[in-house]
Amino acid sequence: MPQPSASARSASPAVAREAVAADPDGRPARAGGDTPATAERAPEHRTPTSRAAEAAMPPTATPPTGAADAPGTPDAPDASGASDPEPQPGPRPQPAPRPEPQPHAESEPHPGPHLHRRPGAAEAAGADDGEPDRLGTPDRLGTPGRSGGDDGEIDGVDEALALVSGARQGTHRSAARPDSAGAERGRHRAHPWPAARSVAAGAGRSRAPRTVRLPLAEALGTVLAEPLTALCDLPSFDTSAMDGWAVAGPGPWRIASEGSILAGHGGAAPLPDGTALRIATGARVPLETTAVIRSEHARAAEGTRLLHAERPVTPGQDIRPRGQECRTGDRLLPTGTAVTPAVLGLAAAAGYDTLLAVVRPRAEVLVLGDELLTSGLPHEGLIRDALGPMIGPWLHALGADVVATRRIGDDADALYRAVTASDADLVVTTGGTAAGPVDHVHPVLRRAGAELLVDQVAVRPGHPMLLARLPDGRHLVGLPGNPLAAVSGLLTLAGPVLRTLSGREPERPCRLPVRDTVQGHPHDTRLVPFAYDRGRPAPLHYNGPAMLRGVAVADGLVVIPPGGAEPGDDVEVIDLPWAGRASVEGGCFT
Ligand SMILES: Nc1nc2c(c(=O)[nH]1)N[C@H]1C(S)=C(S)[C@@H](COP(=O)(O)OP(=O)(O)OC[C@H]3O[C@@H](n4cnc5c(N)ncnc54)[C@H](O)[C@@H]3O)O[C@H]1N2
Ligand code: MOO
Repeated sequence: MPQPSASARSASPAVAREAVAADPDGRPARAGGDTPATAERAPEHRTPTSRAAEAAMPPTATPPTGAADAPGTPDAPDASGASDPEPQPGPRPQPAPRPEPQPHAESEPHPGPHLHRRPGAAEAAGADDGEPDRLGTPDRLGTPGRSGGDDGEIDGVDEALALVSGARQGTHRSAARPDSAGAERGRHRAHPWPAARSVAAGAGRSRAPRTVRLPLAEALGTVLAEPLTALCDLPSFDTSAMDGWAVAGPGPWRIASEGSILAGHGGAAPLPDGTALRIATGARVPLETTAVIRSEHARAAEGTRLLHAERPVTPGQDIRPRGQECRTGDRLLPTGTAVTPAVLGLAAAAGYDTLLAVVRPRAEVLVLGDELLTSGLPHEGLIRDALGPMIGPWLHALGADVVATRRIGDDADALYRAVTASDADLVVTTGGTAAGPVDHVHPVLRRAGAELLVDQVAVRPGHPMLLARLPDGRHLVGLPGNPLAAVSGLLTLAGPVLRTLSGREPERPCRLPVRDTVQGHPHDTRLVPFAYDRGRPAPLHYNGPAMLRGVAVADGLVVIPPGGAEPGDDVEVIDLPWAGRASVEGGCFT
C-alpha cells in the first residue's frame, strides 16, 4: 500500500506538530524542559549510565539492549497525533485508504544495524495514526513494500518479521543476556494464544476457592459458592396483580362491606360466591376467589352495592398463583454465578439473608520502571505511569480485590522482596518482562524459585507476557510495559486466572462477524480494540502497543488469527468488563 504523500501528511496539523516534535532519530522530543512544580517522580533507581547511553544513542545506531523503541520503528510515530489530546482543526485526512500500523509495528524493535531509520519514516507512519474518528475504517496494510518506508532494505512484511524475530533473539537478546541459547529457545516456548488462555484458566483452578458467608449487602461482585435454591414458593401466596376487585363466581357481585384487602395483610376469610371485595396489588387473594377485576374495568352501580364487569372475566385473571415463579427447593442459579444487583434481588425474594460466596481473589500490582512519573507532564525522557492507575481498577473489574498498587522502580531486590512478601493470590507486575538491562522479572522469578507456566505468548501486542506459579502456590502475571501490550496480558492471562480463581467457569468464546478487513500477523494472534457498530465489531485505530487511545473508546478486543480477517469473517471477541456485549443489539450472549 502506498504511503500517504508528504503533502497529504503536512495538511494534518497533528502530523505537522509531530514533524517538529520528534527528534531526528524518532524519539519523542523533550516537552519544554521544565518540570512542572507539581510533578512527582517515581522512586529513582536508574543508573546514570543507562540514561547516558539512551541520550547518546545516535540517530541510526542500534538502540541499547532492551530499549523499548528502536529508531525508526513503525511504533515511534504513535507519539504524534496519538498522544495529542487536542481536537484537530482544519480538514481531516480522508480515512478510507488509511493503513493501520503494520503487524510488525508491534514486533519492534528492529535491532539490526542494517535496519536504519530513514528520515521521514516517523512522519509517514504517524499519518497512520492521525485518524480522529472513533470507528476504524477498512484497513489493508502490510502489503509488500509498505514496510520499506521504515525498514530500509526489508521488502515484505513476512520477511521483515522473520528477520526481526531472528535478529531479536540471535543478536539483540544475546547481547543483553549471557544465555543466548535460552533466548534462541524463546520463540519455541511462546504459547499459542488460545493455549495460553487455557493454561491461565487452569492455573486459577489449581487452588480450591475459599468461601465465606456474607450478608446480602456485602455480597455484590462475588460469585456464588453454592447453588441458589429457592427457600420458599414465589409468590408465596396467590397474589393480586392489580388494584381492583376480588370476585367469586359469576357477576354481578354484591360488594362486601368489609373494606379492602391490602398488601401485607394476613389471610382474609374465603370469599362467598357472588361477592366482590376491594383488593390492592400484592395483597393475598382470599380463598374461593375466581378472578381479580381491575378498578378501571368494573363499575359499582349506585345505590345497589352491586359490581358490574365492563369486560368479560376469565377465571384466574390478574391473579399470580402461588409458586408461579418457583417452588421451594427449585434451583434458581448455579454455583459460579456472578452476584449482580439482580442476583441480590432474587436471593432476597427467595428468602436469603446471606449468601455463601467465593472470596474474591486478592491481587497486588507492582509497577516497574524508573522512567515513570505519577503526576505532571512527561519531561526529559520521563513519562507518566499509565498502568498504575489502570491495572488495579481493571483487575477489580475482572473480579479481584486489589490490596495495593506499588511502584518498585527498576530495583531487582525491591521486586524480589515485593514478590516474595506479597500475600496476594495474584501478583501482577507491569514492565520488565523483556530482556533489557533493567528487565528484572525473569531473573527475580528464577531467584524466587517460581515455575513459569507461560513464558511469552504468540500474540501481538504483548508477546513477552508471562504467568508463573510461586513456590507457595500463588500466581504472578507479568504484563509487558507497553500499555496496550499490558491490556493484552490482562485479557489473555490475568482475566482467565481471576475468573477461575473466583470460582467461575472459563468464559465461553463469542464469535461475531467483523466489520472490516484486519491485517493478520504472519505467525501470531493479534488483539485489536474494536467498537460495536450495529452489532458488528469494527476495529479501531490507535491500536499500537504503546497506545491506549483506541482501547479507551473500545467495547472489546477482536482476536485476529494469523493471516487476518476479512469483512464478515467470524472472529472471537473479548468484551471489556464494563462494555459488555449484552448492552449491544445484535451481540451474542454466552
Ligand atoms: N530484546 C527485546 N526487546 C524487546 C522485546 C523482545 O522481545 N526482545 N519485546 C518488545 C515488546 S513487544 C515489548 S511489549 C516490550 C516489553 O518490555 P517490558 O515488559 O520489559 O517493558 P519495559 O521495557 O519496562 O517497558 C516497555 C515500554 O513501556 C513503557 N512503560 C513501562 N511501564 C509503563 C507504565 N507503567 N506506563 C506507561 N508506559 C510504561 C516503557 O517506558 C517502555 O516504553 O519490550 C520490547 N523490547
Ligand atoms: O510490542 Mo509488544 O508486542 O507491545 O508486546
